[in-house]
Amino acid sequence: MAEMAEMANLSDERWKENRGQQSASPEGLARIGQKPQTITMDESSNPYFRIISKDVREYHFIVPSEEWVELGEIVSIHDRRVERGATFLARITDLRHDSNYDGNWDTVIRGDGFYDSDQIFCRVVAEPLGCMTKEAGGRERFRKSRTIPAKFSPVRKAEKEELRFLGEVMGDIEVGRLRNGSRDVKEIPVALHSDAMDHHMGVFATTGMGKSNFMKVFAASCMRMASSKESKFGLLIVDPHGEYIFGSKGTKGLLHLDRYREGIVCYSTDKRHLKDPSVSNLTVKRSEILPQDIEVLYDWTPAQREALEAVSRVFYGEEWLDDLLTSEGAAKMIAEGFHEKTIGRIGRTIRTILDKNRYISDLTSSIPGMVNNLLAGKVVLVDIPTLGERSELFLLSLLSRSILDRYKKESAEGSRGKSCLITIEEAQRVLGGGEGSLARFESIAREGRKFGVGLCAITQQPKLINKQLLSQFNTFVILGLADRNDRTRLEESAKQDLSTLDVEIQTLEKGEAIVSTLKIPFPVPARVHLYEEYLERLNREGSSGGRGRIGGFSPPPD
Ligand SMILES: Nc1ncnc2c1ncn2[C@@H]1O[C@H](COP(=O)(O)OP(=O)(O)OP(=O)(O)O)[C@@H](O)[C@H]1O
Repeated sequence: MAEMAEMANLSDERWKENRGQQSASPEGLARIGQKPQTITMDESSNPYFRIISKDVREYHFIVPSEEWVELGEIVSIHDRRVERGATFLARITDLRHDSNYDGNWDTVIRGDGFYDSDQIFCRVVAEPLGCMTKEAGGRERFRKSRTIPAKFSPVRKAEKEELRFLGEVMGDIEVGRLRNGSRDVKEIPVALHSDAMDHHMGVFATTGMGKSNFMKVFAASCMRMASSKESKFGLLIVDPHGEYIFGSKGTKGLLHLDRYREGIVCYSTDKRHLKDPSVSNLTVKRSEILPQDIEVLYDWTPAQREALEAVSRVFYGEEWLDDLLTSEGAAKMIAEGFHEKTIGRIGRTIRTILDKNRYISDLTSSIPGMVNNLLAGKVVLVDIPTLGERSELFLLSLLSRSILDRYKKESAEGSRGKSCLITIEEAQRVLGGGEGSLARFESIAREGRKFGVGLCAITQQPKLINKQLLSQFNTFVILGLADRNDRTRLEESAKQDLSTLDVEIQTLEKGEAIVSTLKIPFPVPARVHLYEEYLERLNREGSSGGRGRIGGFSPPPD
């Protein structure tokens, strides 16, 4: 105890006794005939909130134990070498109890006063984000830092003025606001870049953390851009839960965004939803289905797969589906050397598909109109609450193939319209890699970008997504993820370093996100807008010209 008190006193003495403003080496001072001096402790100078270590990758400073500091908070560090005019930004990645005492002093009972409160503190670990410097002409520039702030440079919680530059690097699709720890920086929106969208995007979250809410906010921003003809890509959402169109369980849907309804076209299999004039009946022509659309759907045996591959050789033209189901058709296949049982199984599967997917018709198809709307940069919502999972995957796969074919064709002709983004819910089902039967989505992940087709993969389990595929994704929107393996998979695949954010991602609350995308210099903490609030704001926006259409007439999509 005596030792500790002495240590504390020694420490106090060091601050109290000497009144100099600068420290200098004893040798240096001896040479000029002065006594050594150390920095003075006064009102404006104390050990707290000053950079004390450690290196270019990690800054440390201490704060009083009572100070409320949070993971994820952004701090600014004003370099004392003022001629440089540099302000460093860093994000808090860890907090630890620390003290000036040695040994197990904090677990040894020695009466009431066994420690001095000014000898214990919290050590804050922060990850450097970059450095703001003044360029010639007074312009400020943010860049990755190649140096460390001077020792004892003062640290403070970053103010909105210091973060304002982030507003300038944000994109055009607003999804939320900047978050500094738990505090929102209301003035600085977080917005993704349209240009990055054909480079694939992933939305990752444990169930209930706000994936659907995020997608509605994202789609609403896309509708807004499309309404003013400013959108740079079309967005396809195939919704098997029927929650995006009019919301569910007290939430609102995309068609409640009256102000920007022009930016969306909807196709549905649900009669109730078809009552709305801007919702069309979903149809797909039989002739649009190719043997490979059937092929991607089931775990076929090698013999069955071979038979399916032969179909387009044996039957010419668009009538193959009907032809194969006739007894003459079956005989043709058997004559090609395929077993009767194999052909029987394929026939039964096709009948099941036709039976379960009642939107398949002889006459009309929504697909050409859908692709036109995507090329025009609109949001295309395919609402299929009445279909089962296999039918959903069949339709999604069929649509994706049709989209990719058309985009390839138009790219080759040099006449392609806007890029598009295909949303895949529960993406781990189709992006698992390996010998999976849904290689179609994997090929879009690998080569879609060349033709302007991107994927928006939504999943609760990124650990099940193939690592190589995930590394093709340039935009990550990470909401709370409880599972360590999920976080590790993202850290391994992200274009920006997420390893220091592990604890923060684990502690994210509903609607809180980390957004990592190429055009924003570091992974940005965000609070995603609550859709219902964002909706209200957008509906109020601008002139009242576009309003009042509730229940009124909107021309149906083509
Ligand atoms: N940005 C947000 N701000 C405030 N609350 C939010 C936000 N996002 C989501 N929530 C709340 O969390 C609830 C669940 O959100 P949501 O349905 O989007 O989660 P989810 O991840 O899609 O869930 P599931 O996996 O079950 O589909 C919402 O009803 C809402 O109350």
